[in-house]
Amino acid sequence: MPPVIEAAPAKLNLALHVTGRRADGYHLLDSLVAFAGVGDVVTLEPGPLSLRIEGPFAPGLPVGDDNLCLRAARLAGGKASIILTKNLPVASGIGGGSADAAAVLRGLARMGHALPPGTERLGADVPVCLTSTPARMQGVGEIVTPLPPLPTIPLVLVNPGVAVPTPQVFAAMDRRDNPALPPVPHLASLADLASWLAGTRNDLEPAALSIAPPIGQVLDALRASGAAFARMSGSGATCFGLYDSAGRARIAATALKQHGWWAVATELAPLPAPR
Ligand SMILES: C[C@](O)(CO)[C@H](O)COP(=O)(O)OP(=O)(O)OC[C@H]1O[C@@H](n2ccc(N)nc2=O)[C@H](O)[C@@H]1O
Ligand SMILES: Nc1ncnc2c1ncn2[C@@H]1O[C@H](COP(=O)(O)OP(=O)(O)OP(=O)(O)O)[C@@H](O)[C@H]1O
Repeated sequence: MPPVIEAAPAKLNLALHVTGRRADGYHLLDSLVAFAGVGDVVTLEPGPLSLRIEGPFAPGLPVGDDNLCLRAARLAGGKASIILTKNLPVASGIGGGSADAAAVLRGLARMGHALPPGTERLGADVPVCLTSTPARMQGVGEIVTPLPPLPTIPLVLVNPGVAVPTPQVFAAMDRRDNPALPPVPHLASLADLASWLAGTRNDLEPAALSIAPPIGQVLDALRASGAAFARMSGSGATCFGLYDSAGRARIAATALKQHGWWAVATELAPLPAPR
């Protein structure tokens, strides 16, 4: 059997409202989630459970038992040797760990292992990453409502290289009972999306900014580079900008890298790659 290769696309919270808090301390979310044309890659082969990590962000990500690739494989009862190509910065608000776990589960499903229940226990974003298509995400991530396809829009992702631990960002929030997302209309163009997003928020952005001020510089630089819309994703520190042309996005990414930041030009909601 040839190796099973699964893409683990970066997750973007285009809008992220925090609407309450459960008794166990977890926060209730209401988020428009979409996926990008960049991500990690997971390669699986039948064999004893093992993990090797390569790629630009491999240094700094331990291969230990608590790596989400191994936790996902154990949850599915799958035996596989796994190679993770880590292209996304770690702990950066674009769901790398959840995307990897979901890719392992998809890969194991292709090798005959049933999808296990309770995947949200691996990480709040695992359920939405399983399909990696646009969705509204509610609850603490376990309620996923698929949305019609979004237009393919030029996108730049930027991370200033500061780690912002998710629990710290939730803890730094002022208000935890914010209004839900407005209804999501049919979004057929960049103009539609930018104007709908203008009426929404990332409720974690002010808290993350207070912990990591460079996020503010990234947002300013994205707007100055011609982004039609810019915002932080998840609990940060990665921010995204939406552009009206692929050329403008590429030029912006090149300029943003001059700050010493990780910056990549890609697409929002890319057309699926042929398998
Ligand atoms: C903020 C988001 O990126 C939005 O997509 C995700 O909800 C975070 O997902 P994640 O990184 O997979 O987070 P988890 O590993 O599940 O949780 C990390 C920590 O963040 C806090 N946390 C997380 C999710 C949530 N809905 N409420 C929380 O308060 C909790 O302290 C939790 O222990
Ligand atoms: N395969 C993995 N990739 C990335 N992080 C992992 C992985 N396995 C375990 N982790 C741990 O999970 C933590 C969160 O990493 P991740 O990249 O998923 O965060 P994130 O991008 O902030 O996610 P989110 O957008 O869901 O908040 C890291 O601190 C890391 O040590």
